[in-house]
Amino acid sequence: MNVVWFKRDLRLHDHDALFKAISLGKPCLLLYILEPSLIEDTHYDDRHWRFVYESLQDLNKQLSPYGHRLTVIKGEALDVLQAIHQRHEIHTIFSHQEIGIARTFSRDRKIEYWCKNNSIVWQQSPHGAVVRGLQHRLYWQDHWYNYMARSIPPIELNKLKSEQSCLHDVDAFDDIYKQTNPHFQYGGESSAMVTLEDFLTDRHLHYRGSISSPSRSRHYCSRLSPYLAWGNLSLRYCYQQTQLAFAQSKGKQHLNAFSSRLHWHCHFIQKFESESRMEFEAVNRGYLDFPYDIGDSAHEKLAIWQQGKTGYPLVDACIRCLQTTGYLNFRMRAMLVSFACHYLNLHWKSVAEYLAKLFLDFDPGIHYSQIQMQAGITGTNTIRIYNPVKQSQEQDPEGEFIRLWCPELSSLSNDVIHSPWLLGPLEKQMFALDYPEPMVNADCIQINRERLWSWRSRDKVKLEAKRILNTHVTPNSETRQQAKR
Ligand SMILES: Cc1cc2nc3c(=O)[nH]c(=O)nc-3n(C[C@H](O)[C@H](O)[C@H](O)COP(=O)(O)OP(=O)(O)OC[C@H]3O[C@@H](n4cnc5c(N)ncnc54)[C@H](O)[C@@H]3O)c2cc1C
Repeated sequence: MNVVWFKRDLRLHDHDALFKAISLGKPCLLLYILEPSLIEDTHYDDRHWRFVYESLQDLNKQLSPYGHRLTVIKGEALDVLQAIHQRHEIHTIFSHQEIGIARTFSRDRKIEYWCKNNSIVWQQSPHGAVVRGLQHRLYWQDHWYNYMARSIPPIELNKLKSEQSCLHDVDAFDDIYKQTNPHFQYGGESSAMVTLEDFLTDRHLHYRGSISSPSRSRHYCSRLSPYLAWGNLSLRYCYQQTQLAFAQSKGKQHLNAFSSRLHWHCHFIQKFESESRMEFEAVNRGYLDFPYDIGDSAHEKLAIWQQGKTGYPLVDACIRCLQTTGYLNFRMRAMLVSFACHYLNLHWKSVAEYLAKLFLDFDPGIHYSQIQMQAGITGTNTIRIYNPVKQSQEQDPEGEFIRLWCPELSSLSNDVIHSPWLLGPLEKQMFALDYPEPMVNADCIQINRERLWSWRSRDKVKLEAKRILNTHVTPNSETRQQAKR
């Protein structure tokens, strides 16, 4: 029989692997493998597996009227596939390419090898418009638009001949993943569709003015990221629906801004696909020996940042909000990274792993590319050192977000809520303020700032910056024309 192996593509629409399997008309096992090594991986948290559980429940709900059901098995992928092969003799495995962390990449290499040795065909469909192993961007832009414009083949579940495996593990998911947490977005294709529709009909009208606000973004940004990250929604479907909504919308400028972000989605994942070592080291090799703080003092600083006790209200509110809800808008994510890497001089990798655990939408491709960009170590992007007080005054002027997540500051006036250290000792007593002093002083910040800027003019950094631009940036139209000739 054939197998459709669901990974980060937990949907039924625009599913090339499923489409190909149905087209063959052969008996087919719909499989999800819950891998212990991924559950234990430093990037993941219970929140992710709960989202996956909800997504699988939703798939089963959609499949059941047709008499189909997913087979969910807990085990390492190769072991599970081997066991299925022993009992059912697999002919072809259909799946999507995974643009993932090193752990999933090496697992896929092993499976590829095993398939070859056992004469099993493994057909991997591309991950949207991302091109495997691409080493330059000459034609990528055109490819992106062509791919996004292509019509989506319908999935005809009535033609699917599904099979069950006797290995079906009923209780693959522990109970903790089965308990809904109302603070988090609910997983599944059905929720994704509702969120998309809701955004395109109404919420997008306030999009541009809300992107940078930690409070307003929660309602007026699309909130599609976890659905795109776990594949409840294909980017192509999302893009095409946006194009359709465009004609009717009274907020075309908002949909334009949204569309360009859909483009960035693939751009960043493509970057990671082309240079996945950025999970472990700076994409610009000129920063490989950047002197980040190490040892006990770095551990202590990291722990304070993780606990949301830095003494900077907006930074602390952001971390606490992420811990409870798994979501934060772009600007606040960038500020958290900047604070940790620029103010505290912590290594970007430790920051990346902790945030991956917290982001419900953790997507390795976007995450690692963004972390390095915000940490200022690409040598190609403008260095942005966010001032948390300025951000707080601009993006949360009334202190609404801070009051919600740092209740110990809720009685402070708008003037001082962004910088409570300005209160005199008497006022602190009056408010019974139980909040730490800022964990880093201005001199330290200045030293870190100067070091980061001076590093950028190093020869190695500049040389690497050129290489990065040649690999990851779409050349101008003249260069593209020349290449076509
Ligand atoms: C340090 C850092 C780490 C990040 N890690 C992730 C991650 O792991 N997963 C993730 O999906 N996003 C990540 N982002 C990008 C961005 O913050 C989120 O995609 C966005 O906040 C999600 O909210 P939304 O769906 O409402 O976005 P919207 O503004 O509504 O955008 C729609 C979609 O476009 C894509 N998108 C938006 N902004 C970006 C961007 N700057 N880069 C790439 N794609 C973008 C996302 O898929 C998003 O869902 C990161 C940003 C930073 C600064």
